[in-house]
Amino acid sequence: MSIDFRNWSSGAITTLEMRVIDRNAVYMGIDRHILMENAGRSVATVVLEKYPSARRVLVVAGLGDNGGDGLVAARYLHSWSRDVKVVLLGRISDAREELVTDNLGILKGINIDIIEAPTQYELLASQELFHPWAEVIIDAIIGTGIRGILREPQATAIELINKSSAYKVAVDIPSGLDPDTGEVRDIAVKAHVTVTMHRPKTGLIKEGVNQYVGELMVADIGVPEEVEHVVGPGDLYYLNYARRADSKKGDNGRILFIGGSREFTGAIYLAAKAALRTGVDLSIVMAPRDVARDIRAHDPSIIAMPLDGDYLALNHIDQIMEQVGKSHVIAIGPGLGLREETMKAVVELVSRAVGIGKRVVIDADAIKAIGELRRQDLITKNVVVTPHAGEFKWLTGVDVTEEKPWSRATVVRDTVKSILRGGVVLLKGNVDVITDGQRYKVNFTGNPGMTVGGTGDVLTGVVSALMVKVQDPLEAAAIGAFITGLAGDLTVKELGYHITPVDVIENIPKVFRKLMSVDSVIASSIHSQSLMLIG
Ligand SMILES: NC(=O)C1=CN([C@@H]2O[C@H](COP(=O)(O)OP(=O)(O)OC[C@H]3O[C@@H](n4cnc5c(N)ncnc54)[C@H](O)[C@@H]3O)[C@@H](O)[C@H]2O)[C@H](O)CC1
Ligand SMILES: [K+]
Repeated sequence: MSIDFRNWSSGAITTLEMRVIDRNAVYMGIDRHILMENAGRSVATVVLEKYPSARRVLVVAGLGDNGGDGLVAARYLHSWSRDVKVVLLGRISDAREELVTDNLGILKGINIDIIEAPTQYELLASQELFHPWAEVIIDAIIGTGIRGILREPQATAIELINKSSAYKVAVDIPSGLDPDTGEVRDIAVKAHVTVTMHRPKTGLIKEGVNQYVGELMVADIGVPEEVEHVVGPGDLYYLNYARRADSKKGDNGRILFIGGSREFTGAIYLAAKAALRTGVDLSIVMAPRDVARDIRAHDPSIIAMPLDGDYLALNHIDQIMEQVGKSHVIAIGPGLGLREETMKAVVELVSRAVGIGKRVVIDADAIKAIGELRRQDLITKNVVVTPHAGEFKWLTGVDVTEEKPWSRATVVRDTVKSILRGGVVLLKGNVDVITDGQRYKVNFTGNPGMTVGGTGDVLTGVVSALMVKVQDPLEAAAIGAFITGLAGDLTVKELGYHITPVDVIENIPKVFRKLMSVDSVIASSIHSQSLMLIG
């Protein structure tokens, strides 16, 4: 196996997962020109390996990045003394993608024929290049960017490729095949070999696709495995922002926050407020009477419902369960205190909420209750727990002392795997680890200014809000850690180490606006902190 290609047995991913990895690679400082250069070179390497005696190579290139890969391959094969021609399915002036225009510019400067074929007729005028001229044809028409039914001249180009007796190499995906499902709605290139980038795509290993894919080779394009585990702007691709025009109050998120006690009134409020600022319709707090009264007096945007007495107790359960049934997500813990009866009530509430399929976020004193009463079994697939190191020890008995983020992440993953049943743990720290015992992600945003009390409650609110719209609880927790850390970074940038959790909450909308406006993520190494991203 040459260094460029990977032995792979499984690990196939969807194109969405690939887009997330792609964007986070840029976030970690890997420029997309590097990825395309490596992709194209890998394709050229396969041509030489599979057909070393070939002299005449035809590259059929679309105007997207798949075409860009083909243009890079053309350049390398030209440098390796092959006679290369490029049929471009469009005009050079139509190219929009920066990576494509850059590579077209290079080819225009060297001695390579580029035949512009924006229409079926201009394409047919060059059909003898497909046969009998070409000994090898590189299919760089369409890759993961296929949308809808095949248009011209791509459809005719695919037909000409399939009619040719040349050796066919598909770039990333045989054009015309659905990269996620393996479906061929119209026609697709029947390649001898497919060189796919970074990881196999799910559509390439489906039953019956072999006639199109041929031999599958996975090219290493320079994306280290850590990129799959870092939380970055790419993870926001899992967040569905869309709101239906006919939405009514509550449709876009109704979260129930259970917390507070005679001693602690602020924590549960901060969590509820942070959820509103993250973007839900209703944050409802159920708390002991005085806490509810204070929240109502302080902030009318939060609905605060009183519970008799000064602490959460078992006799509150039926009243709370009425609200649980109406809520998308239940968040429990901040400020509850550790009285015996409160802990029993926590366990009972979590058990019932999980029992009726609700998504639950467990934080702070509720974590201690779960640990103290040995009910880790409640942390199942719809549950996210957000401990700091001390609470993690309550929950698992393990003291995570490993400092280096990547080895710490695998220690935490393995600990969670051995103790919990599929729930998600977000272990807060200067570097957060998010894991379900199988997968893990590492979040680098945030800064020492966030040691101020209350930022953990903010995180609980942000994660709870994201649990409404992000389908995968692990990604909801990961994005929550990322956003909360970015909001903290922005706030420290504005105020220095003088921040309060309310300042962080008020900056959450700015972080979302910034992330949504950053078209091509500014490549910023993790170590130059995420402030670059805020810009
Ligand atoms: N990290 C990576 O995965 C990298 C992947 N690379 C390559 O980039 C492509 C994806 O590029 P993208 O620009 O998103 O789209 P495509 O080029 O695949 O397709 C768009 C191209 O195709 C035309 N098109 C789309 N649908 C149709 C249709 N139904 N009929 C006709 N034509 C269609 C569209 O007009 C565009 O011209 C990926 O596959 C990799 O090859 C990069 O190399 C970098 C890293
Ligand atoms: K292709």
